[in-house]
Amino acid sequence: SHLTLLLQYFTGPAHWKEVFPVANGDRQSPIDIKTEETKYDPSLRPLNPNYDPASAKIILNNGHSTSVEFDDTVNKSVLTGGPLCGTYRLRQIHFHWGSNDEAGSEHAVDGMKYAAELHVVHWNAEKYSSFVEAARQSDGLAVMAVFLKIGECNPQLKKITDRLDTIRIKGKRALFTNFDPSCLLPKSLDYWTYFGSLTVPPLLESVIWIVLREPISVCSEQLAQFRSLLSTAEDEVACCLLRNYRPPQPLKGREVRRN
Ligand SMILES: Cc1cc(C)cc(S(N)(=O)=O)c1
Ligand SMILES: [Zn+2]
Repeated sequence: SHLTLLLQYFTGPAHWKEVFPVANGDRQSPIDIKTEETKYDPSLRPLNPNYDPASAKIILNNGHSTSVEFDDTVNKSVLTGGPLCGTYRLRQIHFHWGSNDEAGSEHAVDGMKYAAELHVVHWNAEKYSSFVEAARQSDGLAVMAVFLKIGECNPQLKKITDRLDTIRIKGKRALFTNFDPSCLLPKSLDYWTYFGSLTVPPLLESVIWIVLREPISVCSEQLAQFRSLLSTAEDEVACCLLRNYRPPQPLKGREVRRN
């Protein structure tokens, strides 16, 4: 309907500032990482992801992306080390992609965008009592970003893309367990890190970003499966989720460190 089309038009990133003024804030994400301007920091420690496959619970289509949700009621799957102080608990993973293989990642490296980007979302369970409370704190969330580069089909990613046909419609969810997201990480855990925000509304400035420097592979057919997800619910006119990445935001003097 016209209203649906109008809403879809006004829900794009360019209009978010009208509803969420923080969209013009000082620590918005994603950013374009200019590698020559990153600063080596010897105090940065190795990343230490420690996930239990039993924490995985469901896979769902929330209309903006597909995510795998984990049991974050106990410290069973956590991320420590890197730039982090304390223990961050795994909450969910999700993806961002574009309408073609030439763009789709949210972060860029020297102006270059990858075909897609995986986000592994954690919250500071040592200092805060819930994800929602942590999401309002400057050190509340830690998101590890992994670039997906067009190449060989990724057998680990296949565990997710093979299930997308069961959650095509917005709001659909399915059981999804016995999955350790470490299987989606590259060999090297070298990273860049900076202080940023959620890249989707409410764009809260509570994320310590940890962007892995080495990409993992994905093939065109797997990306096409992501694009065949619907952003619409059962009773709406079907519309494919062709792209869901926010463009890079102003750095505003922030430093990007590397280990
Ligand atoms: C939908 C969504 C939820 C959460 C917690 C985080 C993000 S992001 N893209 O900032 O990592 C997206
Ligand atoms: Zn994301």
